[in-house]
Amino acid sequence: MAALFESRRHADDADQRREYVRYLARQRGPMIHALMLVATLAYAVAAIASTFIRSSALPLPLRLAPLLPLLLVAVTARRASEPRHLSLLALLCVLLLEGGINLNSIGSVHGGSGVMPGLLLPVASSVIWLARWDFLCAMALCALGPLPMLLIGDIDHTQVVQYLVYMCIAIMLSTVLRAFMARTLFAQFQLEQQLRERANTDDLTGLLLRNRFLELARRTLRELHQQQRPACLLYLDADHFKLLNDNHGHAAGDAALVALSRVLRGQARGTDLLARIGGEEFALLLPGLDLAQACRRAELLRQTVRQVERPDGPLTISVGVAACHLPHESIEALLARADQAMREAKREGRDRVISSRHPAAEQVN
Ligand SMILES: Nc1nc2c(ncn2[C@@H]2O[C@H](COP(=O)(O)OP(=O)(O)OP(=O)(O)O)[C@@H](O)[C@H]2O)c(=O)[nH]1
Repeated sequence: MAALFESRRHADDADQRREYVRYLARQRGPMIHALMLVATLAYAVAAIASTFIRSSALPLPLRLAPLLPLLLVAVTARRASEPRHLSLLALLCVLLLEGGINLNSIGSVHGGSGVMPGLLLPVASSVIWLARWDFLCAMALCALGPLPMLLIGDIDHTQVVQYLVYMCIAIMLSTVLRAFMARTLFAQFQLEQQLRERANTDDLTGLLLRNRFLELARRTLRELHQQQRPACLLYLDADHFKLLNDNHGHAAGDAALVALSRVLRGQARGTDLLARIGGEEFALLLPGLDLAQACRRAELLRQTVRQVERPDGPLTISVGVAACHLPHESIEALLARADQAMREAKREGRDRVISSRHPAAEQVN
């Protein structure tokens, strides 16, 4: 049992981490794109400016060769939404910049100073890495990138040591910046998640609220249409609820709502979508069920709910059932038809299931 809880906790953690990385990608995508454009522009300016400062063995057009791939990477990053793709593109950008820095240093009399711009990369890019693996790869690239030039170029030992010391400092700064940024962003992500959950969930019953239900149901109906599967909706309303409140107080009414939602949740399958859409009104979307199956489920629910005792007798519900006419019927229209059938059940005497098969609604029980 403990192992089961442990593995579920790990799965939840992994889900949350994945969600967090997607959140980061959404938040930072535009910044990553902007930084790539700035890096491309900075590379062009530095390469052109260096022709006036120091000699190079390579002509300017060759040294500007990384510009086109850098631009392509930046443009692709603008469209990328997958975190992994963004990370790979950012790493490619660093690789191209490192290649460019090496190109610009070939044959330079002051090769050592040519690789110095590479020291900016760890700090400048510290905020763009979405995970630990891409950060580590990036730091390794930054540290090792200019080493070929430093080792084979005409550079003295002092410059190599100076470069290594500065690079260590840059990587340490970058690590601290990233760690604090990641901590702040994770706290913000968790807070936003909590706020979103509270905004979507009913405090009393813990069920989804109307707007979130509509949003999720819309998505589910779209998927069901693609899979060519049916769907039905139950609209459930507690009977004579005002009487319960008036005669026994709102606390008794609240307790009945909690008991009712517990029964509904207990009877719902993993794929069903259950919500409290009004005071004592609930909706249950049943993916994959046709009208006959949905009516049977509704009838079973009605009977199970009856086992809950209110202070003045059994808790009863009136249920309207509607089958979705995919693909044209919206969730709002489906809800309205199920609501209409539920009202019909109220008129017929309550504590019953009515389906909205045709205008003269058909009674099931
Ligand atoms: N205790 C409690 N009562 C609520 C809550 N939300 C809505 N209600 C009450 O639910 C009652 C609904 O009353 P009506 O719409 O007249 O319906 P009803 O009395 O159930 O009558 P029928 O639906 O026709 O059977 C109202 O008295 C609302 O105040 C809630 O969260 N807690």
